[in-house]
Amino acid sequence: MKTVIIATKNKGKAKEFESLFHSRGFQVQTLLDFEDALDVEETGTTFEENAILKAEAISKMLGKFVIGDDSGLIVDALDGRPGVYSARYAGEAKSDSANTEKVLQELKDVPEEKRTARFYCALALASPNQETITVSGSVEGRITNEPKGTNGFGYDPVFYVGEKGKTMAELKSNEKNEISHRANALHALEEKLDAFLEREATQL
Ligand SMILES: O=P(O)(O)OP(=O)(O)OP(=O)(O)OC[C@H]1O[C@@H](n2cnc3c(O)ncnc32)[C@H](O)[C@@H]1O
Ligand SMILES: [Mg+2]
Repeated sequence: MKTVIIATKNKGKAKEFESLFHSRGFQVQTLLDFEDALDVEETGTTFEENAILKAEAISKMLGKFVIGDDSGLIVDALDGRPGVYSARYAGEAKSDSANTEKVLQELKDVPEEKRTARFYCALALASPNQETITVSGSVEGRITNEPKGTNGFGYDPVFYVGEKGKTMAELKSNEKNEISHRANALHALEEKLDAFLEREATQL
């Protein structure tokens, strides 16, 4: 089976990429499989910049083509926060529950119709042999008043998906993988992936 490397240390993302790529005939490796993988500093001001930083650093380190994912939650009533700071919104400990609590706290006086939000995912595909490609995907929703559901990760328990009538964390993993920002970004990447892999093959 063909292998694709994802420059992430996030277990939730890793699981989603495994299932998203498996159905496309790829096996997935992440930084959880490489003990001495470096920690890439996410100094960019956009999701795209950070996805490129992760993909290019790990691609350089391993000498192979690598996908980086930078993603997060954009809340309209919070002027787009937590945005690129989603992972460490409540501090460097990167706690999913502390992050969600902070968002709920900041929105406590905001009425339902103004609690609109979206998940955004930028993917970068980098290789030592060619130019980096970026794509993105998003999914619209609304922030609930309290966490609901135990599937998924991150802000999933407070992200209500109108078309499903459930939070992301109440959806089964295959249901999330049909509609998520990550799935949408991967669809966009798919259109460019074959050509990218062909260029790889001719240059190796
Ligand atoms: O950088 P890597 O190693 O990939 O792992 P990370 O967790 O630090 O990932 P990001 O820098 O991209 O930060 C994204 C944060 O946004 C949130 N997030 C991203 N995708 C999500 C999803 O599908 N569901 C819920 N929360 C998500 C979650 O809190 C993540 O920690
Ligand atoms: Mg990160």
